[in-house]
Amino acid sequence: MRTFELTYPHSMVLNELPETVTAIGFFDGIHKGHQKVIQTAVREAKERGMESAVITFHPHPSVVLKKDVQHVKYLTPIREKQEILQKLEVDRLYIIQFNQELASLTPQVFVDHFLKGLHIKHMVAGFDFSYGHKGKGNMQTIQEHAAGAFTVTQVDKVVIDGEKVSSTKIRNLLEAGDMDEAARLLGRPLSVTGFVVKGEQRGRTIGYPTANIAVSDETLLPKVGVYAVKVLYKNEVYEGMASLGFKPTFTDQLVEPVLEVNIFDYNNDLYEEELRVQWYTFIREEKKFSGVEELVSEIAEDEKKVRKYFNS
Ligand SMILES: Cc1cc2nc3c(=O)[nH]c(=O)nc-3n(C[C@H](O)[C@H](O)[C@H](O)COP(=O)(O)O)c2cc1C
Ligand SMILES: Nc1ncnc2c1ncn2[C@@H]1O[C@H](COP(=O)(O)OP(=O)(O)O)[C@@H](O)[C@H]1O
Repeated sequence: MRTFELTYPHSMVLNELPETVTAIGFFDGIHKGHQKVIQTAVREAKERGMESAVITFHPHPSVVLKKDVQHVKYLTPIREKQEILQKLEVDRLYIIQFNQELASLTPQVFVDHFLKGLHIKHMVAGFDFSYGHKGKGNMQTIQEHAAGAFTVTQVDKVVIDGEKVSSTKIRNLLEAGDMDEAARLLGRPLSVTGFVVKGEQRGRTIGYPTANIAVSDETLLPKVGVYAVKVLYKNEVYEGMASLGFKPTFTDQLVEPVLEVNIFDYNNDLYEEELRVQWYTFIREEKKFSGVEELVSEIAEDEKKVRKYFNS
């Protein structure tokens, strides 16, 4: 998959671009609903013998449109998005920079510049996709704005257990620590990636070394607590337990929660290595223990629970 970052106006030359079938949307999380849109485009592209593409936006429109939002955290920061789209066999990814200027384009200019202008022959989007100034363009107006330059497929909402699959729903599940349900809606466990950094070197002294993972501040994390996780490292998958929290037993100085993983049946240096953590299930809330011994015996219990979870 090739990635292209575009601003308005872009300088792509129409007759140098392949004709594509393109899925368009913000697609945070690339959940089951998003997957249906993207897979529809990929399938259609194969049938037509064209390249498939995804158009997405960065940053999230709320950063630009709402005065109080400085920063948004994502279920899938750009890199995760790229990896998932690659696996879905998307050929081209166009990332359009979302800024004031983009937000003020009329629907017609948006369509002309970014859809016709990128050589799209068929567009696929969800039923609630909107575009152009104040989101005035939508799936009812798109044919008219396309004016025959491309055709359109509208994908209906995906419903699981009677509820619409949405990024908002998944965000709420993370906030509640419900990673099992989040995984059902995502079609895969949520994962985060980061490099191992030094902590206080205390873990090894209490029998539970923990790789402290520096996660980008764009990554949305679940609620604080202890979780069963899998760790992907150099193409191997390990089971383990994660602590996401403030380590109240030892300090009251942390302003952001720290992500640490104890990898089962593993003993090696991991500093500066890149790990991916897949969240499986919530085990318990973080606690402030009266001492190291109490903490360690609780962690031993956590280990039993996590091992049992993965063995059943
Ligand atoms: C499974 C697990 C559960 C944990 N639970 C708690 C907890 O409830 N409260 C707490 O203060 N720290 C908890 N911790 C974090 C430990 O305090 C931390 O791993 C230890 O102090 C080592 O820190 P270091 O990596 O900076 O050396 C937990 C760690 C693990 C691996
Ligand atoms: N099973 C394991 N799980 C996690 N880290 C391990 C494991 N075995 C060895 N390590 C190494 O030990 C380090 C964690 O030890 P710890 O004493 O907790 O130090 P720190 O406070 O720097 O995280 C990890 O970063 C990694 O390099």
